Amino acid sequence: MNEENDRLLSGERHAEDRQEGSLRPRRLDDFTGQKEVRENLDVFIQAARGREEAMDHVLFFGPPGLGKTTLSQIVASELGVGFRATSGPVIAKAGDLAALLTNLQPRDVLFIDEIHRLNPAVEEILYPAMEDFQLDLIIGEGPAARSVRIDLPPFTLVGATTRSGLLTTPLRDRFGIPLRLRFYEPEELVDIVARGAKLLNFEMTRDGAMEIARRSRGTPRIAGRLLRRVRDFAVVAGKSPVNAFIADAALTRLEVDNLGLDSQDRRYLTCIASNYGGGPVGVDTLAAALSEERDTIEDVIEPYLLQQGLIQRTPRGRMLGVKGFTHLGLTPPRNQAGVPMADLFESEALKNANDEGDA
Ligand SMILES: Nc1ncnc2c1ncn2[C@@H]1O[C@H](COP(=O)(O)OP(=O)(O)OP(=O)(O)O)[C@@H](O)[C@H]1O
Ligand SMILES: [Mg+2]
Repeated sequence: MNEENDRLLSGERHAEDRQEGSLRPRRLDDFTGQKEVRENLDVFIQAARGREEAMDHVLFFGPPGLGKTTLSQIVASELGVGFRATSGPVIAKAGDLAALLTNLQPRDVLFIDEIHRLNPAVEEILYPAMEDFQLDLIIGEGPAARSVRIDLPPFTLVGATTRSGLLTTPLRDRFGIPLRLRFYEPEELVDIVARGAKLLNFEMTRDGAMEIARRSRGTPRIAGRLLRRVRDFAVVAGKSPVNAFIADAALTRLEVDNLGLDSQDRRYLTCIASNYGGGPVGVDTLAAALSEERDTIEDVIEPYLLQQGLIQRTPRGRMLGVKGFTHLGLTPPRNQAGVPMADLFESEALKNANDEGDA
């Protein structure tokens, strides 16, 4: 993992997030936010429990740190079944998957994280397993090779991915319950922060929690991380309870601005503003200019900036929105009629948002 991925405000998991297990909600009722997803899951869980059948396969997709793994564990515990976890890149051979599948108890949950990174040969095995609970394996090699069919216990596959756009269509179509996770509202994050403070045993006022919530990029993992940093700051400064003033001082020292952007985000925005006149500029050009991986830009930096309307995605590339210019303290360039250029692209961007939103 490169250094950039370790930045304070990326939704991706870091070494320092080891402690986050203690903040993980265990039941659907303790899980804050994602109302639609929760309501859907609740219905499917109740139904599967009532029929005493394996629940249909679930796909969770959305940016890192929004609760995909957490919800997968909750699904298993609410169903009252076993939970086995693995991840796409770990399953190297068809035999590895076969071993996992044949060891499941009836109705168990098999969780495959990063399911977009499955090896194609393994993926082929998964299709009949998901559809008919059958394994078709080739045993032996050359002329002696023969195929065997093994019946599997009915199970629930729960897949998670940050890139549903990279999933093959046959795989995606086999998930009966696709669920998209969205960024959280500050009003939801504030409850998550307050709950975290309680679990970490320290006093925090509501406005202190709100200060962290507003600056967490709609992401519980980041909220948890900022909470621990603010706590350390408060402990060293001998301040309790932690109020908005103390939280703000800590976050400002960590260079997290009032929208929750850090220096890497500001560098990205500034690059579009000053080097490309606000865009449009292609993502590969941007990646080269910033010396970043394209994946980091698309998975880590852009989703939140898009959601905040700081940038727009158009067929011709990325554009800085009016809000993006304002946030940098710049005046958006205008056309001869005095309309901000960024506005002219907005409808175009909206038209495309629906097509690209999944990626
Ligand atoms: N709704 C929530 N309420 C409280 N805490 C949450 C919620 N969602 C996530 N968290 C916390 O955020 C952290 C990250 O969640 P999780 O690991 O489930 O994210 P993820 O979507 O699987 O991320 P990744 O894409 O990196 O695998 C965990 O510590 C979890 O406890
Ligand atoms: Mg996860």
